[in-house]
Amino acid sequence: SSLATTFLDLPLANPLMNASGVWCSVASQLEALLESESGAMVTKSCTLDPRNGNPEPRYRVLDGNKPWGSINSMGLPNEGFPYYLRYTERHDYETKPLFISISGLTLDDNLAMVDSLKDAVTPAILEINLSCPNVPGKAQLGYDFDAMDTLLAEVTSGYGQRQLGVKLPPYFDIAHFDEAAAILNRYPSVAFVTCINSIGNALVIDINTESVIIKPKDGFGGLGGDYVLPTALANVNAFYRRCPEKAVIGCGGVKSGHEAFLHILAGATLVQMGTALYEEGPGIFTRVKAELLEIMKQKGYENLADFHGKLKTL
Ligand SMILES: CC(C)(C)CCc1c(C(=O)O)[nH]c(=O)[nH]c1=O
Repeated sequence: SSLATTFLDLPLANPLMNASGVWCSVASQLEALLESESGAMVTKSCTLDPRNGNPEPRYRVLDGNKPWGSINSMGLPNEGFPYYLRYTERHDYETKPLFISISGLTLDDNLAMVDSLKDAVTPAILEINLSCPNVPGKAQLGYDFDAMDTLLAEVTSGYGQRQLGVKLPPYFDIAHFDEAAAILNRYPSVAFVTCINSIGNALVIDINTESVIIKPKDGFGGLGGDYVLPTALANVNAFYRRCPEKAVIGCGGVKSGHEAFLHILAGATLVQMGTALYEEGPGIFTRVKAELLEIMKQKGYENLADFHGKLKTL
């Protein structure tokens, strides 16, 4: 069996990569991802200027009893767009594809970053984070369909119809899957969607301290890990069914070959890991690769195409 695949006509040794935001904020982390057995890698969503992000504790792993996961309210800490643009210029694309994630604080900031990238000669793949903040008091872009439409219209024309993708927040209503997909399908140059970002504004409470466990936003933060797997699978499959011309990247609740297999069965071409990578480090790619291969062998699948998107219904 083989894990080899292609994405936007680029060859990948395997479908596994990091989720934006995890192990990808500074050069040392990016170099560790390059050295790892991931098939691809993505940078931390960046803003035009560097940001320190929120006060700590801003990330906590939810260990102890089952199920397992994380909560975060990092606040977009990053080195600023020029840092990641420079990294795209020195990345070794023969080793593996690189995605660059942007999350501008304003539409103009997003357009400025897109404008710099459009002339870039590197094959870095742009993933726009639609959980990026909108006008304060309004819902995030991914939940403000008019603003999302406007952003995509401006960005796709600004990017000269070059292929790009979007990182989507989770949706929980069929009408929202329909509406979001209808907008995305109007932009053929949006070649992929990454589902899902963390489930927003969860609240974890510690019974011993009778307190929240992260400092920012009164403890409200994005949820990752086991808790989000069924929602992640639903979003992957919903957009796989609705956007036949686009590729879907699965993200959410992947910590072993088992969940990676489920995401691919649901329609994911590539699979990202966040929480599990944060806790285990880049060695996780070696483990999950072996686990996925073993599952494929047990089931008699030669390659990913043998089961990609082949989820059965009853
Ligand atoms: C939530 C935002 C800060 C607006 C975007 C960056 C981001 C963060 C973050 O930097 O807090 N955490 C996530 O789990 N997903 C994200 O997309």
